[in-house]
Amino acid sequence: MPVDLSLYLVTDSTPAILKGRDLCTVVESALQGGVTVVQYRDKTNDTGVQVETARKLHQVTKKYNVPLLINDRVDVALAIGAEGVHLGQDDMSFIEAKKLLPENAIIGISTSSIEEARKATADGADYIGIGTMFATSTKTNTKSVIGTAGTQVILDAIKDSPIGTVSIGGINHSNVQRVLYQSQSPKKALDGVAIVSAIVAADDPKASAEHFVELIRNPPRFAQVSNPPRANEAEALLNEVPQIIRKMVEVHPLVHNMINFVVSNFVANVALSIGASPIMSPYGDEATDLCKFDGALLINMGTLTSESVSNYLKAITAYNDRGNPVVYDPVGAAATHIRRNAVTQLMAGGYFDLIKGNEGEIRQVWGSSAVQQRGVDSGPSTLDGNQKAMLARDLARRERNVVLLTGATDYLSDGERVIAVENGHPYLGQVTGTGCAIGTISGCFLAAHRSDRLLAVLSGILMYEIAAENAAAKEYVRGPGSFVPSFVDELYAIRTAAANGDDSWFAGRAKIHEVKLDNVKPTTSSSLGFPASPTSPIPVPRQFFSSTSTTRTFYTNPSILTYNLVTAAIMAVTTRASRIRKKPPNVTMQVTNIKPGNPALFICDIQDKFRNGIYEFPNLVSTTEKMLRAASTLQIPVFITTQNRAKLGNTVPELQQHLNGPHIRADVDKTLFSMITPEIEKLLPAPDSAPLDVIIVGIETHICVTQTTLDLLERGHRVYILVDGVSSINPEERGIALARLRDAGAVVTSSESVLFEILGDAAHESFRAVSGLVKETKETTKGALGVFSKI
Ligand SMILES: Cc1ncc(COP(=O)(O)OP(=O)(O)O)c(N)n1
Ligand SMILES: Cc1ncsc1CCOP(=O)(O)O
Repeated sequence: MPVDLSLYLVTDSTPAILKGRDLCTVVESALQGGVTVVQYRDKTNDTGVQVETARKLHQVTKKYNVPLLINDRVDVALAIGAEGVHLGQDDMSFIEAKKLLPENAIIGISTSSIEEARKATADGADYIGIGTMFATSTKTNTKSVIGTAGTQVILDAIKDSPIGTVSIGGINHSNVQRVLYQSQSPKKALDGVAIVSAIVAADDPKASAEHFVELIRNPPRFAQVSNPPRANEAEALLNEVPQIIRKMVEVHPLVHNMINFVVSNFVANVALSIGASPIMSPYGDEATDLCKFDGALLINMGTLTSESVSNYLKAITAYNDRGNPVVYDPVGAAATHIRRNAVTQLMAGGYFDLIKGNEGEIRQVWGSSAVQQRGVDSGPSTLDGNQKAMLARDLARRERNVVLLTGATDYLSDGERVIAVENGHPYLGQVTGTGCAIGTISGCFLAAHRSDRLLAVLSGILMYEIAAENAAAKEYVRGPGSFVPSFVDELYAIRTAAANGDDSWFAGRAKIHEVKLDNVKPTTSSSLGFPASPTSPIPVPRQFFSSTSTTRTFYTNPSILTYNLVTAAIMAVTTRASRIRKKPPNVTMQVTNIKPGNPALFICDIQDKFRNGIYEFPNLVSTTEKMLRAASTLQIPVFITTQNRAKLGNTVPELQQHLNGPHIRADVDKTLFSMITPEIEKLLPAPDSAPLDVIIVGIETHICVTQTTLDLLERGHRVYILVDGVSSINPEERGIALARLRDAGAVVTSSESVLFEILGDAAHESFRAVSGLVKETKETTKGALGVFSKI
């Protein structure tokens, strides 16, 4: 039976999402807003209640002539005569369900890999749910988060089948258009999106559904069609470059730089000299106003801090919503866990018109998706020219944007055309900021000329690199020091010439050629000498620098990156050292934002046998109880351990009543001191996924809590230790352990502080419930802080 999958509602009966409202009322409101399919998904109620609720829902969906599908339960679907079922990989098989259900029943199957999608297609499923698109707190036990890149690969693998496709996981109003746009493979697109919380938890489900319908009907404002290569593409482009430069000078675009502090001043001067208007603002909230100037945004993560990613995401959303260009320079993308995670979060969080980086950075960006097939996902440390060209092209194709891979030769591609640029001068490689400035310059040109992004970026690179050649040729330039002022002067000279309509500076200067890849077999991991691994997460190269030959110019020079990172490292060490020396009271140097999507609560060994030995045990238990109650309200995943339960007893009875529900992910007995046992490790997000914000309470601070924290930090997760929720037999151990863990990168904070950080906003749907809990427990909180805050 053909189904309209465009706006697929999946229900949820958990209190955090339903918020005390009647499910049928919520679903009816969503149907009025334009939902086209409803899936009844109930993980909490017993069979009897499920049958009764499904029957009521069916009355509602029939009124709107919309099919009702039942999640997991073929028996419930049969009992009420629903139009079909949705089955996961661990549920009844398609073949068995087909035997039991009526001939025309709709059967959908969850898939997260090419194999699963191909099997569901071959079996004859009506549609597949592809996911998980983005990490979501609605379902945390997902197999893998595959993003738009992974979805595109799956769509491509089943391109010849008419099977319906719908994406699920973390889809909301601000990303739905991007999901549909960037997931599209050349021959198959998604038929729709499946939504839980953005509709069911919305205050007005009808308005939410209407908004989705509107967004789904229209492409995102940043959508563009890549131009197919012309007969003599390089020459055709060159003919247009001078007029594009003139246009940029006339438009005088604003370029909003979220850039590393090492190069900020130089880059601002470069932008001024070419006739643009730079603003340096790392503050994400400011972007809502700044984007109204219709300039470009540059994200350069050279000196990343704990606050950077959330600020970048706010700014990217503002610019994406307005359709204004965003440039991403993933500086040092592969260097550390933190940077690799930042790449994953940013790639999942927004659209970039241009991604610009050296070979190592671009390879890391390529490898940031969980499911891959074509292109360079692993391989030797240095790619040859064709491989680089192909990497740039394949990433641009996948992301539907423009990619600039910098190196001895720059490769620029929009997924169709690939242009190699060989201008520039070795001095560029000797001056910090010259690589970063290319991102800013590109932003200026993208803001001024939107209809052909490749041409815009090419014009910027040529202006920049020819100015460098002119500057280096001056007889008074003796090295990088005297080169810098001369370079800024030459950029200004070209800008002045362009403003006066004088293009003579450009005649015969550009060294570019088109790279034709038609006859070269598409690069795959195996063609690079590595086994193809289309379904499992691909190991991404850890190398940081492009190791291209140094015989000619580096524009994104390894030494610049080294300098930036070394500087950042020195700054970090200096900051930390001075903090240890001065230790200002009540000042936390490390500022970290907990994202409501990622918190997890770890309860470490709060067992009966410790009751009499542990310092201030009752206060520890009261903090833990408060956190468990909040976790239930906010549906935060909870992981519990006990140490040698047979000998030391179970988790204390006071907490037992809070240890039920779908958010309780593990309750593991262990002998290891760390909570990161093999069982718990398996439940943690994959290394390439967004890290957890782990909140730890329990005992003993200096043993199990310490080892758990260090293990989590090592795996790239963020850790928040609640000062009012951890204790040891000897109280003095607490202070020593907490100081050590703070230095290791954990955040030492309090229960109340962390709860309000999770909420973030008094408008949060659970604000009233959580603030009510905080009020109710204010005396015990005071008691716990009274004894525990002196560390
Ligand atoms: C449309 C759609 N796609 C995927 C899912 C996930 O199903 P499953 O993997 O079985 O997980 P649960 O829903 O059972 O938690 C879905 N429900 N709907
Ligand atoms: C059921 C399911 N399967 C994969 S993610 C998911 C939940 C999606 O929920 P939301 O739309 O609230 O992110």
